[in-house]
Amino acid sequence: MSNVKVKICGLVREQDVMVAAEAGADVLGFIFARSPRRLEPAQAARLTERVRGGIIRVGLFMDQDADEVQAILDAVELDLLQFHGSEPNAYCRSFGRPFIKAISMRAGDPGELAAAYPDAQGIVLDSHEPGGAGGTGQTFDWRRPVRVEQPVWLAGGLNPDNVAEAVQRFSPYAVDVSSGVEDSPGVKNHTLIRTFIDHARR
Ligand SMILES: O=C(O)c1ccccc1NCC(=O)[C@H](O)[C@H](O)COP(=O)(O)O
Repeated sequence: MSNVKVKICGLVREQDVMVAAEAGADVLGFIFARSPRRLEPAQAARLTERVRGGIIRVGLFMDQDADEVQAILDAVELDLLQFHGSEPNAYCRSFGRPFIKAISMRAGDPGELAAAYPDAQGIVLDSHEPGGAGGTGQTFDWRRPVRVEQPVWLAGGLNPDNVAEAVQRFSPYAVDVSSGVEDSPGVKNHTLIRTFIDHARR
């Protein structure tokens, strides 16, 4: 059994939140960036209240005004922030909350990119184009060497069929999935969620 953490990202429906929690997800992701999975703060507040205690609730932002992020933090219970754009370390830490930072595996050397975020609790390795959104469902080239100091959150195109291999290759701190457990953007498939978590830990 692996003790890898599992993050299910892009949750918008209460039934999906509850199934992910019951199936043993460690981290749930709520998107406030421009996305088909974007939540309004009031909707997110209702969802995050349903899973208090134990589970980490992450708010995902991408190149947004600090005032907008702060207003969401004032309205929604969030335990961790995820920044998905070109936000510098100083901006990410300015909210006084723990954060993780996504870097694009298409943007350059991951070790160098990650070194610019000394305050990040983790680095999300994702497949998006630099400057583009996430949730692509695409894997990056897993043969690329990855030397990152912070705990690695592996993302990008993971699904129940490839997650066990990904865990074996990278020994990540966490695996992060969105479209690989969906029927359509924002509509999670409960069987895929359960199978993903089972296969990640096997
Ligand atoms: O998912 C989105 O729509 C999105 C939009 C803007 C910024 C980030 C976004 N998603 C990030 C993620 O959900 C995670 O990185 C994800 O686990 C990777 O996505 P996927 O390849 O679909 O599993």
